Amino acid sequence: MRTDELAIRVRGLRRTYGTGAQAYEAVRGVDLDVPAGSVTALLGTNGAGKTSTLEVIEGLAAPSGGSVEVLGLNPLTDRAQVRRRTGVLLQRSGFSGDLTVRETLRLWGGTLTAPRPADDMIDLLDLAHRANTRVLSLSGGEARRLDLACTLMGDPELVVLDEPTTGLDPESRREVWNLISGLRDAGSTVLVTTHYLDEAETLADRLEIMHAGLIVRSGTPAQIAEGHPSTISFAGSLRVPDGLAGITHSAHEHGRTVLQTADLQTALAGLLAWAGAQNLRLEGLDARSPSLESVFLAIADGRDASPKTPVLEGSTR
Ligand SMILES: Nc1ncnc2c1ncn2[C@@H]1O[C@H](COP(=O)(O)OP(=O)(O)OP(=O)(O)O)[C@@H](O)[C@H]1O
Repeated sequence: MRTDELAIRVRGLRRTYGTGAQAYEAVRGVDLDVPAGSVTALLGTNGAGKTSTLEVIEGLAAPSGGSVEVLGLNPLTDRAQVRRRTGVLLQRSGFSGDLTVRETLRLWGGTLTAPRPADDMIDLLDLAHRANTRVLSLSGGEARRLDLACTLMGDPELVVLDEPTTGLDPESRREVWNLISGLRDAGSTVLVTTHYLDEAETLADRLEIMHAGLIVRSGTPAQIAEGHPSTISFAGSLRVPDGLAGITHSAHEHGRTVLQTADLQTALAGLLAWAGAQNLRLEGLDARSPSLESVFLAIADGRDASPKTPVLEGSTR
């Protein structure tokens, strides 16, 4: 597959639960492109509709409206073909607690056309010391790594991961990140949902942010953060002169002074000169470029939640 192709193409997707007066539209017209060979992160506030969208992409549910193409196929009607080329990690797995890690992988491998050997997957996911342990005795992180081992066992060209690192400790999270980057480097396409913004920022080529059933932002992490203010903060409550060096907003939060600016370098230089002239020491000084977190919080609390024209660079939409 050429990298300028789309591995997933969603248009006008709708998904309604229930009927009549009880009907609830969880997905309200989603357009989503996942370029082949990319890592795309689908982010969203709680209940935004991420899982409802993924389930249609995974061929597990029919859309109420709109269309979904996965690897150029219909995930529902061409399910057998799509499944052969796709690895899916659901939010919750349903393996038997009685089987060991190795038995689970062998059993799962039996459902795949060309599985990698169970022991290769055990090594890849760092489960060798648990290979003969029953699934019910695994820690949450080990169980998640076993789920991932099953997802990747068929060497899929498209991988769909629903919250792969939820419940993992920081070290295991980093290992999963490395694994996901490795998949992209090997030419696979990854669509991942996550609640960790740092994860999305680090891993993803493209972000799609959902809110209330719609995609409200699309683009690279830098494109999405662009135009949002940078932040400078330090310990204590100081009154910084109004308008100093392009500082547009000043507040005191949790024992710190928090300043915002559109031009971080100028504001920081001006602030340091001002503090130096008065012999003030700014303890715990911290300066940050616009972050995904500030964009996300603005969407989540409704300050900036309306859909913006998506950034379509590199897209064939
Ligand atoms: N089977 C169902 N019946 C009725 N409503 C449902 C059903 N499944 C999900 N919903 C509702 O649809 C909305 C979207 O849910 P969904 O699980 O897709 O969101 P999400 O973005 O994955 O959320 P989270 O991040 O919390 O997992 C929520 O309001 C949820 O309560």
